[in-house]
Amino acid sequence: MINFTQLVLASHNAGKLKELQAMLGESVQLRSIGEFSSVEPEETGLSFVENAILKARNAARISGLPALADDSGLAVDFLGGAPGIYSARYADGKGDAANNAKLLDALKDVPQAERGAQFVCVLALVRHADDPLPILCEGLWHGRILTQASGEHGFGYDPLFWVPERDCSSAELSPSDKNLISHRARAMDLLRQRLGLK
Ligand SMILES: O=c1nc[nH]c2c1ncn2[C@H]1C[C@H](O)[C@@H](COP(=O)(O)OP(=O)(O)OP(=O)(O)O)O1
Ligand SMILES: [Mg+2]
Repeated sequence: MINFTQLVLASHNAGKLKELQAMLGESVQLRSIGEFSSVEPEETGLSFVENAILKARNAARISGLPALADDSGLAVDFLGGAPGIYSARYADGKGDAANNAKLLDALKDVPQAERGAQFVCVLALVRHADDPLPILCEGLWHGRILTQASGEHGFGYDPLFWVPERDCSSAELSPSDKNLISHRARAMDLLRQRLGLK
C-alpha cells in the first residue's frame, strides 16, 4: 500500500481539480500543477493512457511531488470514437463552447438511436518522474449526445451528455451526484482501491 498525503494534479483544468479533490476527501491534498508552472505539456500520445502518463511524469518532474494525471474525453459512436483524445482540441483550442457547437453540428440530423457516446477517464499516478510502474485506472460512462445544450453545472461537454440512469444531462446533475457516477468517479474508485484508501 502506498500512502500519499500530498499529490500534485497534472492538470490545468479547474473542473477536474474540483471533482477529483471532492472524491479523494481530506486525507489527500491535491495541489495544482499551476502552482509550479503555467506551461502545459504537449499531449503527443495516441491514447488516453499515453497522455495521462506523459502529463503525470511532467508534473512530477516539475514539482518534485508524486503526481496524478487525468486524461479524459468523449468518444462518440457515430464519429468512430472521435473526438476521443482530441476532445479538448476538437475546435482547434477555441474552448468548450466551440467544441460543443462543433459536436452538435457533426451530429446534425443524426437520430437518437445513433447518438450513443461514452466519456472516458484514465488516471495515472507516478511516485516520481521516472517511475517504471505508473498506476493506471480507467473509467467509462455511457450516455447519449443531446441535440441542444442543457444545464449549468460541470464543464466541457457536460451540457450535451445525456445520462440515461438519471434522465437528465450531466450538467443538470448536482456536482455531488456527478461525482458518484461519472467516468472520473469510476476511475477514482479503482485508484482508491489500489492505494488502499478504501
Ligand atoms: O467530466 C467531464 N465532463 C465534461 N467534459 C469532460 C469531462 N471529462 C473530460 N471532458 C472533456 C473536456 C475536454 O474537452 C476533454 C479533456 O481533455 P484533457 O486533455 O484530458 O483535459 P484538459 O486539456 O481540459 O486539461 P489537462 O490536460 O490539463 O488535464 O474532455
Ligand atoms: Mg489537455
